Amino acid sequence: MLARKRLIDEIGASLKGKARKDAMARESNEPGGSLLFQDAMSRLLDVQGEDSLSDSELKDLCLELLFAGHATTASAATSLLLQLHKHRKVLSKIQSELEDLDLDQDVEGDLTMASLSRLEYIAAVVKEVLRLSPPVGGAYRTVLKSFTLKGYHIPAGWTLGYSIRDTQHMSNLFPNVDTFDPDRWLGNSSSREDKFDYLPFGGGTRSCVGKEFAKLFLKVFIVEVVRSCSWNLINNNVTMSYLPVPHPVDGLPLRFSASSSASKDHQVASDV
Ligand code: HEM
Repeated sequence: MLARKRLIDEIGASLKGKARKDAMARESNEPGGSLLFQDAMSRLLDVQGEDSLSDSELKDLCLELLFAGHATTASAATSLLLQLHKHRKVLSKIQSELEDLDLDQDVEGDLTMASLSRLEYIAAVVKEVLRLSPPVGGAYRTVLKSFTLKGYHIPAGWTLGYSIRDTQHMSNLFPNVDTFDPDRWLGNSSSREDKFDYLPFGGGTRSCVGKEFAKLFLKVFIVEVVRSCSWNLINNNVTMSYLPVPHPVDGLPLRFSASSSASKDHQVASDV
């Protein structure tokens, strides 16, 4: 609770600064002074009329977006780097797909919705990472109407948890369930997604609103990182922690080498 309060205070201070900056930008006549590119915070601050948000609603929404949008995609991106480091064959297949589609060089403007939609193998890699290391382990629902499931009576008013991680790790729809195998998603895989055996983004009307954006982001992340550099782990013994999202305990320090021979190595740690 203390951490939440600190975050809420930080967000409150950022919102104040942001509101001041946005107001100045609006008044400014200088080029670039207009709000052509708005981030999520500016958008929320901009809501007018009867839908406008109170201070505490604004803070809560920012906090939700921070966890729902940032921690999840950062966790998936970290798991991707780890899996691609471990599975060099998968990495080679990604490189081949990029070469086949002329996307292996960093050419400005070549990543469009059309070119990204042709990356079937990379889409399968994203699906498999979200199956094996789902950023959100599970979610909750309130029971609106009593029901009986396999002999157990579940009364209205109860809170039920469903486990995304256990479901995806136990389903008999996935042979060799613990193996990282993107190929399992090639061909006709939609039938498996229709069932509730694969649900990294939850299910029903309250499933993830950022789902399509997250999948797109992870595809672009793979393309950009694979075509511009290679990477190695600095610590080989990776211990995972699963709360609040899966992340390596040591932050996964990596050494990146740019594909161009002229560039130097860069050492970074992921910030999940
Ligand atoms: C790999 C990335 C992501 C994963 C795995 C993920 C997963 C999930 C899951 C499992 C839920 C709960 C669904 C349920 O209750 O059944 C959820 C909800 C939500 N997600 Fe995501 N998410 C991701 C990225 C994002 C992004 C990028 C955004 C925003 C830009 C976002 C915004 C939200 C919001 C606002 C909710 C609450 C929806 C509601 O309660 O109606 N998520 N997400």
